[in-house]
Amino acid sequence: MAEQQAAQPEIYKGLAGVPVDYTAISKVDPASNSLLYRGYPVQDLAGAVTFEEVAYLLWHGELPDDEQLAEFEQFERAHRALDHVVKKVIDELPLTAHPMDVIRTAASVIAARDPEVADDSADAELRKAKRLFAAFPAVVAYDQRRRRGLELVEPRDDLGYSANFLFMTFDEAPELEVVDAFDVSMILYAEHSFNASTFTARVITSTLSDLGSAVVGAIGALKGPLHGGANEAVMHTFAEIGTAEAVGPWLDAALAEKRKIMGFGHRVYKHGDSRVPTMKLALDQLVAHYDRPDVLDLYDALANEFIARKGIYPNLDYPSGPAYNLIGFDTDQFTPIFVASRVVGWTAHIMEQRASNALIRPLSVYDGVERREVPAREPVE
Ligand SMILES: CC(=O)SCCNC(=O)CCNC(=O)[C@H](O)C(C)(C)COP(=O)(O)OP(=O)(O)OC[C@H]1O[C@@H](n2cnc3c(N)ncnc32)[C@H](O)[C@@H]1OP(=O)(O)O
Ligand SMILES: O=C([O-])CC(=O)C(=O)O
Repeated sequence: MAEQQAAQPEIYKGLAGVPVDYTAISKVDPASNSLLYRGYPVQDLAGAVTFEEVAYLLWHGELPDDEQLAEFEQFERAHRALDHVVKKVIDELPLTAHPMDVIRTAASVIAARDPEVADDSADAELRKAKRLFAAFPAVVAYDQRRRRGLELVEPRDDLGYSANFLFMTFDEAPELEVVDAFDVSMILYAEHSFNASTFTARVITSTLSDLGSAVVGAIGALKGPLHGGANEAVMHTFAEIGTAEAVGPWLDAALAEKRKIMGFGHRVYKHGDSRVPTMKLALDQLVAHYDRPDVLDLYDALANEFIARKGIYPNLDYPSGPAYNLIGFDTDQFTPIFVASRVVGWTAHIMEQRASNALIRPLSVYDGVERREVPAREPVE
């Protein structure tokens, strides 16, 4: 009789809508479409402070004063060069390996070669986080260059983080407008509460594993097209559609095939991603700088048409994909750029998890075959 059967626990598929812990790092508020980093609205930080200052804020809880910033900048600039072993490992990886595989492997090597690898004190973990932060731009820049048959470019310590990132990639002093737009993208990508990759990092940390392992796992989670991989997928969509005029028929076919349109939709924001307006301004700046109004026409046509038909809004990956394309990055380097930024959020969460740890181990409800007997076998002669 139904009443006598034990009540089935409710399943929260994908943990949708389930709060699993507190965090003081960022507040995602879907009701007001807003995102706060340690209390500051992210759109107010973008353009007002540098990515380095935002990184410091996310790790330390406060913006740096002049002395703290100078000390951090000095540390970051001293750890920018590509380690020779990391370079050797990258050189051994086939070009068929996705750049996310390359940065995941590089992260593992960097972490294992960290001078404080055996020290898991909070201070050492923070320095490891800062060394990964400093090292990732060289990995992305070198990987893009080697795929184009170009030599490594050594970092310049007279440039800020974003200007140096672009310099190491393109071997020319970047223009201020481009640096500013890129810096804004790095600020916007840095942190977003318990997204899939950050949660992955927290799960790994919850077993008291090390920071390097948690970052490597997080990179794996970010790679998927439902998460960070969507910024690359947006460019593939743009290439498939071609021009603004082709959006209508393309969308008819895509929706008939029940395809997901990458760069749209979000688990938490259902009425638009808080970061999109700020990133769209940066994209506008790049479109004007490179004189590419066609990019904006296609961007607007697809966004307007998809919102009108499905009521699903763009997420941050939608404007950042074409922005990175205009700057000159190869499409498959877009998600590694996201890694270079999000390593800040991941490591802030790793340290927060450690400081107030509980092993993350949810329950499952078994729905396989009922208990049964192992079949008897004839004894083997
Ligand atoms: C930085 C970031 O990681 S932001 C996210 C980047 N990811 C993408 O852009 C990938 C495309 N988007 C998606 O796949 C989803 O919107 C996700 C994974 C981001 C969020 O997914 P969920 O919260 O699980 O929403 P869910 O997938 O249940 O969507 C609800 C409905 O909207 C539809 N939907 C959501 N996003 C899209 C989309 N981009 N294209 C087409 N349909 C969509 C779903 O098919 C579903 O329809 P149904 O109710 O008829 O089945
Ligand atoms: O929050 C999420 O689920 C995905 C996202 O936008 C991010 O990680 O920046």
